[in-house]
Amino acid sequence: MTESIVVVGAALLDEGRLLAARRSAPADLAGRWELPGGKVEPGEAPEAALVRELREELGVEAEPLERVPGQWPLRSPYVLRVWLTRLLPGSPVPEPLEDHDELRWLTHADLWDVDWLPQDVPAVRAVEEHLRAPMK
Ligand SMILES: Nc1nc2c([nH]c(=O)n2[C@H]2C[C@H](O)[C@@H](COP(=O)(O)OP(=O)(O)OP(=O)(O)O)O2)c(=O)[nH]1
Repeated sequence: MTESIVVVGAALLDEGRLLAARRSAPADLAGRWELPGGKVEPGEAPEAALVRELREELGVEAEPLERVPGQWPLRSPYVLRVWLTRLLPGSPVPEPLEDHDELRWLTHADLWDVDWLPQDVPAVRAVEEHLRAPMK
């Protein structure tokens, strides 16, 4: 059996909203929305990989807060693990520097308005409760 390789995804939260990123490549994933992040490198801690990927892809300084329980299979041998993450004070605002062509901050109300990668849907569902509940 092949060992799985962890892809870390950030549930980047700010003021009760979640950052979604639209992939620009490869062709089979382009146009669909995901949690920013990427592959953990050999010997690298997952939280360090997350900080590195967010710096490279979005130009932000971020801090993983806690892991969202569970992991979700991607194309073999990859599995997705997700961390609730916040921007550090003074961080630049996220920009789609690499891998993405659009970013959106989603509220609880519009969380499902974007076309998430199908394999991300259960992960996004697990993050949903951390978004600010709609005003009654
Ligand atoms: N980052 C990220 N990747 C995802 C998600 N869902 C999903 O299927 N993937 C896939 C896309 C890629 O095949 C793989 C992660 O690769 P990546 O391209 O983001 O990672 P990376 O920057 O480390 O990649 P590389 O170009 O250095 O190989 O996982 C997701 O929510 N976030």
